[in-house]
Amino acid sequence: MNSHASPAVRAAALTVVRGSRTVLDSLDFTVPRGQVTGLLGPSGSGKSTLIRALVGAQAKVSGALDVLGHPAGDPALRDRVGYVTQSPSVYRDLTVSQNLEYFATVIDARASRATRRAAITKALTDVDLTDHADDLVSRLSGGQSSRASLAVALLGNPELLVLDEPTVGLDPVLRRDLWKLFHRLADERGTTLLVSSHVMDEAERCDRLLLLREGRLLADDTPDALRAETQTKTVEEAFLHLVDKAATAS
Ligand SMILES: Nc1ncnc2c1ncn2[C@@H]1O[C@H](COP(=O)(O)OP(=O)(O)OP(=O)(O)O)[C@@H](O)[C@H]1O
Repeated sequence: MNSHASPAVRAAALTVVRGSRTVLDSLDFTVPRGQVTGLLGPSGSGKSTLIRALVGAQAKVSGALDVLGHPAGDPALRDRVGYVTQSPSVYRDLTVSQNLEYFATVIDARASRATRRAAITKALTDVDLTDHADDLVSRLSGGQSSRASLAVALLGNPELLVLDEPTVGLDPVLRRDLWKLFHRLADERGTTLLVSSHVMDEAERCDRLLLLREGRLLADDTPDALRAETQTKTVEEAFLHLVDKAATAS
């Protein structure tokens, strides 16, 4: 990781209005390159909205939001940012391999068949779905379908991978394996990952954290620094401490 590189994401006074509500309220933060940053917050705190803004899929965004040196949603980012939505985004009536074949063609129609096959084999290995390559997605478990979506996002070897609650509904072993994969991608390929979750124990697995509550940023720090600053033992306790502190201040 090059710690001197400009951040992968830079937000200044980022605000999003949905309906009549201000769902993200003047957020300032950066996401460093080559690390796993967790976007943590309770249900409804604005995580998906922030992710949608990052990938250019959210209306009524104001303030500045730069991604890999371009305004969020810029066409130049299309091949550089991988996005995995909360619900699996693969075709249920195709096999895992057929999905990957299809998306590999969409990503680069001019690539040779051998190049595409190599990318597909690597993505299947990354998410540990090689044994299910020929299964129809409709026959996969929830966790396997999520991993199939992740494999699609990995195909283009994105510089920034944005994952919206990728571990929801997974058993503890699969969750642990996915977090290992996230760190491997960051350490070995220098990929920047932004991973949202509402499960606070997952926060402990991140290099850095953005703690969100009711559209406001409560903290932007490492888990160690957060625990030290709040004199707590877990990030969950730190989060609660910060919630109480914010309530007292307002
Ligand atoms: N289409 C919409 N119109 C108006 N408000 C909306 C709309 N979609 C979401 N919201 C509101 O925006 C807020 C943030 O929603 P968001 O989906 O970003 O939260 P989240 O942290 O991702 O939640 P979860 O963990 O449950 O997915 C919520 O209060 C929600 O009610």
